[in-house]
Amino acid sequence: MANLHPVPAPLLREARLRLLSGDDLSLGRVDERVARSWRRSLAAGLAPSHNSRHAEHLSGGELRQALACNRDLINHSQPVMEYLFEQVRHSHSMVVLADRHGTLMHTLGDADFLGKAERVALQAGANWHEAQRGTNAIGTALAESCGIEIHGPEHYLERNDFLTCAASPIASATGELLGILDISGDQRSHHPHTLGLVNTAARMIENRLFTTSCQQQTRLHLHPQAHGIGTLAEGIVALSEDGWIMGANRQALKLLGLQREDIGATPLARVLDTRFEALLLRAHQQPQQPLCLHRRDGSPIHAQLYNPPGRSPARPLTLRAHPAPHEGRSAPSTPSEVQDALQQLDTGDHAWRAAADKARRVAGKPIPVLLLGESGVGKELFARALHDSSPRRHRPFVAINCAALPEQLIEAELFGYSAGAFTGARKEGRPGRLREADGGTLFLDEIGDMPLALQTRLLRVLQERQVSPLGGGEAVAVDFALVCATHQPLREAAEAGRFRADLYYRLNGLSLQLPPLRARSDFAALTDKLLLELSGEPRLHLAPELQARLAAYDWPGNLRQYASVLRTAIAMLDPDEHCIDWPHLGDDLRELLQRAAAPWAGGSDSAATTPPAAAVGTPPSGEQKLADISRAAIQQAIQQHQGNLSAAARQLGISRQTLYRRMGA
Ligand SMILES: Nc1ncnc2c1ncn2[C@@H]1O[C@H](COP(=O)(O)OP(=O)(O)OP(=O)(O)O)[C@@H](O)[C@H]1O
Repeated sequence: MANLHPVPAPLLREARLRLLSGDDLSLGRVDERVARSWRRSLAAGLAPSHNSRHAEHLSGGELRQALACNRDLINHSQPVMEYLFEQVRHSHSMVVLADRHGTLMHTLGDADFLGKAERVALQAGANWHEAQRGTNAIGTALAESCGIEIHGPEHYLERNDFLTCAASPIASATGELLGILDISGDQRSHHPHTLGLVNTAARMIENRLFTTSCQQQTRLHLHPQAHGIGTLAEGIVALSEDGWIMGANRQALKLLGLQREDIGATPLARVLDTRFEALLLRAHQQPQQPLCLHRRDGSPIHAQLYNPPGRSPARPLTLRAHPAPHEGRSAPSTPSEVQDALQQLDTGDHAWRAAADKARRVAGKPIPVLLLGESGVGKELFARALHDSSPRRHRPFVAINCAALPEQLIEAELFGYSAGAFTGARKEGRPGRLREADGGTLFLDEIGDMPLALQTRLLRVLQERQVSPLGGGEAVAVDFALVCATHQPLREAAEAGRFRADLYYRLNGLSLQLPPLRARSDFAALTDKLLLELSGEPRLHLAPELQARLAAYDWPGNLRQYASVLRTAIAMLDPDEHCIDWPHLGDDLRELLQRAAAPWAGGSDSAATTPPAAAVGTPPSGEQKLADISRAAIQQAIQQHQGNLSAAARQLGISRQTLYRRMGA
């Protein structure tokens, strides 16, 4: 019964009859799902007084065939059904399994009730689809795709009024409906917990089917609490080799905020704050322990990774732009393919991700993007990924560094020239890079360094959407997406008259600030990604103390500098070495790091565990005591997270920058 306050049986019977005579209004008090089902039953040509004599019932041969088709479902359901039957024995009830068409496959019941049930064809081979037998828990759970209880005269056919039935759908790992589990009984023995019991049993069957059907895939078992993993309440996802969610049970969908349609079209990194390669690596490093991850909203979730037998836990991966089409399911839709290039650069920093999320919204729209950020933060990589994420990705990406070209050449390089336009020009002229970018994306790096005269010409091109080559010649229409980048404060330059204000506003459809490396909160994940990309060796990692020092360094050259440091360190490793430590660094950087870390003398194990100023001697002032407690808590958190400062900061509820400041305090 779906209503909290059940409608009395006589009223239900009356409403059912009125529906037949075209009175829809009397359904007002009937549960919405039941009312919908009654209307469907009516539309199928059934009347409440119908005896369902003509309802489908499989012959012996047909039933054998149906049983063979549903072998996995039946095999996994049988033990659960037996357990369930133990719970309801002697309550004039039976446990029923139906396939996805509503045909009963298997029943277990009290002998005294089975006789009654047979009279209404609650037996293997009978079809209980709504179109055959009107509203009933099995048929209505199929139609509504949810667990439901149908009690007494909520059944559409009067002859089923003596029943009370609770049914729950069983779905596959990819979310397809496989069948229905049901408990049917005499309505006088109705129990309020029956639907809960059936729902729980259906989840047990789903999880058993999940682990069997996905045994060749990497699985991630999830729960908000570490101890919830392995229980019925856990979420399970199956992952492709490049980290796309190819299967998910109901709980996982709920925990990750996904819909059934997202299965096969969502990379794990879109819902969890980690890249797949980094996850494999961490799981390899602590195989027996659940990992603490974070969801997109920052809330923590515990996860245990299981690799299929025989697969190396963290083998190198060949990243594909999108997952292989999933069996029985169409290839992922274009939007997920399109988003992938930015996704692959996303290692979890919130500011970076916020910029990528905004950029995705303008990809493919005629809105120029202006990327701001210090040198080496990855502006060009971001621009390329944005292009690869847009509908223009099959057309050219043309990058021009305005600071690297001599002033006289930029003009020719950008706008092209006609034959004999100037001394040294090619005989046949040149179309210019703007025209090369036609249909694709033009990336103007260091736009702040563009000479004023050229700014005027560029502005004209952007306004008129056509290019006139140097030395005359016909103007040619161009169509490109424009992405510009600068490390200069361009607005100030425009205000000071060093940059044309009108061009600035034209370029600045959407400005995005990319964070410097020292402000990023994903240092550990970024390191894992860089190490994997630079070496192809998933076991490579940094010594925890070194990682903490590197994370605390302020990296004036940003990612370019850090990538170069790691590249050199990898080259210093012996063939069987996998841990990068102090000896693998250049002398200058080692000195810089040690000098920068000098105020934080917490490097040794004992210092890391002992509150430094629980000092002996003079009692500390209140302020001093607080500082000591704070420092001890920080050191303890860093140690707990094996040097991962981002994780330590998250645990303490402070930003990574605040953590650095406090470390130095
Ligand atoms: N997300 C990233 N993943 C891996 N490497 C990166 C990433 N971002 C940047 N890098 C590294 O940093 C280098 C510099 O990146 P990029 O040229 O995109 O930076 P930029 O901000 O455009 O620099 P500039 O302002 O000096 O032109 C890249 O060649 C690469 O080695």
